[in-house]
This record gives sequence, structure tokens and C-alpha cells, in this order.
Amino acid sequence: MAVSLAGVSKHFERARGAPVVALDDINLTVLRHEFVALIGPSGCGKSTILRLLAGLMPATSGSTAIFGYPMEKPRDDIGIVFQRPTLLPWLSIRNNVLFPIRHKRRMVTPALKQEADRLLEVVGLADFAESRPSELSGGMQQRAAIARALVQNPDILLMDEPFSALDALTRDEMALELLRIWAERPKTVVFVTHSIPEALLLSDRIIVMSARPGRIVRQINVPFARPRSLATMEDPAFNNMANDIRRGVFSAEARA
Ligand SMILES: Nc1ncnc2c1ncn2[C@@H]1O[C@H](COP(=O)(O)OP(=O)(O)OP(=O)(O)O)[C@@H](O)[C@H]1O
Repeated sequence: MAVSLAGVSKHFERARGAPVVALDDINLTVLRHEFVALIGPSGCGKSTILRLLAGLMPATSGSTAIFGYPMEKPRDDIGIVFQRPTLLPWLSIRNNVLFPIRHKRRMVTPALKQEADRLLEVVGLADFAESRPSELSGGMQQRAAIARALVQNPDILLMDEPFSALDALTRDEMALELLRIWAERPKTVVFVTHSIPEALLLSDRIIVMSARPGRIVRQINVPFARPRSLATMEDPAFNNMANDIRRGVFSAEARA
């Protein structure tokens, strides 16, 4: 088991009024090398789940474990891609990608530098390695942030709507690239998205959450064979499943 949440609730205190119950009794396990997508209405607690798994904050109750160990603080074997790129403005794109390694090991070997350049190539930024973040578009910065999350080849990758800042074509390209990277270097992925087709294209299992307080209302095993490609999305079964999930997400049950 790579990831497990057992009876997890998260309340946020507010300056005024009762605390916000963001998550209520979440029970979720993710197997090693499984690719899981989290979907659900805005504000249902998807990002909160990722932040708990990343060790960025504690749960109010319940337990969170990574590889069987209670999650208490951020770990080096977890890569995170947030909704926004969060690059350091004074560093070049290459040095941003290398930042987690520099931070951890204090020195960067030529092999790691090569790996950073390889990843920049993969995300289409080879020509921008020396540029500063401000010289890149939002989507390009996000691609750099994806390369940064991958540079340590983490066992667990947490991705919070990582492609939402990208245009539709780049988004599909990056999704397929992520699948390729995942096949080449298997890892456990928890991927938050608002896009049902993206969740179907990428994941082994889709977790559907209800509106706040966030609960898991449905889990769907995605049956499409791998490797997947854009052709997978042309399969009529793909559309049927997407429509079925869409109805579920918008149903009274999901909003209860
Ligand atoms: N630091 C915080 N302080 C107070 N409330 C918070 C905090 N972070 C999240 N919340 C609240 O918790 C709930 C869940 O937020 P979260 O960001 O996890 O939702 P989400 O499903 O990721 O939303 P979206 O799809 O819009 O990104 C929301 O009601 C939000 O207002």
C-alpha cells in the first residue's frame, strides 16, 4: 500500500462562524504504482487531500500513512505539482528544476544535470533552460514545475490540476507524456482534475467526491487497456463512461 487515509476528517477554523468541514471520514487506499484520479465539485476537498498526503498539514482526525508510516512531515520521495507553478523568480528554469536536489543534497552531479535537461526536453522547454520564469508563459512555467516534480524520480507523485493552465492541445500532449513517463518509471500517482476525459485517459481508478463536506461517493475502475493513446478516447465505451460519471458527479447524491 503506497497511500492510505483512514477515517480522515479535516476542519478549518474560521475567524467567524463554525469551522469549515472540508473532509469528512475519508477512507482511501492507493496501491503502489497505481494511478488514481480525484474528481468532484469545486471546494469538495480534493486539494486538501493532496496537502494531507504531502505532509503540508495535519488531519483533524483519522490517520494518513505513506508506505505504512504515519505522515508527519513532508518527505523527499513525494513529488508535488500544484495548480500554480510556484517557481523561484530569480533562478533559471534549469535551476528551478534542479532546486529540490540542491536543497536536499547540496550538490548536483552531471548526471542529475543531464536528467534535468532531459526532462526539460520532454516538457518542450529545452530552449528555455537558461530563461527566468518571468520570460515564460503560465503554461510553460507549469511544464517547468512538472519537470521539477519529476527530477528526483519520486515514488509518489501528487498532482493538483497540473494541466489546467495549458491550452487544450498541450494538455493532451502532456497527459500522454505523463503516461509515458509513468510507464517508463512506474510511480504511485494521485491526480486531481476537473476533466472527466482526462481522468479516464490517465487513471486506473477514479474517486468521485461529493460537495462539501467532501466524502467519497463512488470509485470507478477504469477498464481501458494500456498503453492508452488519443485513440482510447475515440472508443464509444470511453464516451459512455464519461457521460455516466458526469451524471454521477452532478447527481443529487454527489451534491448531498
Ligand atoms: N487554509 C484553509 N483555510 C480555511 N479553509 C480552507 C483552507 N483550505 C481549504 N479550505 C476550505 O476547504 C474546502 C475544500 O477546499 P479544497 O481547496 O480542498 O477544495 P477543491 O476540491 O480542491 O476545490 P477546487 O476544485 O475548487 O480547487 C473549501 O471549502 C475551502 O474553502
